[in-house]
Amino acid sequence: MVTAPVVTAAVRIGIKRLDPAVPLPSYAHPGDAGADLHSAEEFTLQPGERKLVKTGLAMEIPDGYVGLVHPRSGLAARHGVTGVNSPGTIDSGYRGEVKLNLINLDPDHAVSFAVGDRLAQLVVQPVVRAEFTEVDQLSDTPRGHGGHGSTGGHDSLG
Ligand SMILES: O=c1ccn([C@H]2C[C@H](O)[C@@H](COP(=O)(O)OP(=O)(O)OP(=O)(O)O)O2)c(=O)[nH]1
Ligand SMILES: [Mg+2]
Repeated sequence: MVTAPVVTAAVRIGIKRLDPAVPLPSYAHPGDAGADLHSAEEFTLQPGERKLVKTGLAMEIPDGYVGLVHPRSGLAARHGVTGVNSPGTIDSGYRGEVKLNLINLDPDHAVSFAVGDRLAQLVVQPVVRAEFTEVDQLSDTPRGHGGHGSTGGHDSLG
């Protein structure tokens, strides 16, 4: 049986434009998880260089949600440019300018950007607040203390 897709209502996020030259975040296609964030600066990243880049935007993410700043795969694949602190966390209470902590991982080539270039994407998600409670004992599980490759993997590395 074919069922109609569930359409989730959009979460309203107020945006304050600090720079009129920069567009609001926008989804390139219906169904995209990330809304593109644009550069408010013209700049060049030398090989290995990183920079905190202005987006020209401040925003009001509703309580109970978070904005996660993800890299764009095209920039990473074509130029080796990605986020240093990926994904960046935009807290709901943050009212400052959203900035992008970018790095050029290409060992040989510099890359230049213009105002308005799409540099990263904002994924908005609900968040659950934890109540951290100290206990004497943790429950047993099949995984137990196994981690950091305990299930194997990387066959070529043995
Ligand atoms: O890529 C990012 C990551 C963070 N922020 C802003 C929004 C976020 O709410 C705030 C704090 O981020 P985070 O908690 O990751 O940084 P911190 O080093 O823990 O700083 P703080 O002590 O201010 O929490 O900085 C950005 O603009 N871009
Ligand atoms: Mg913090």
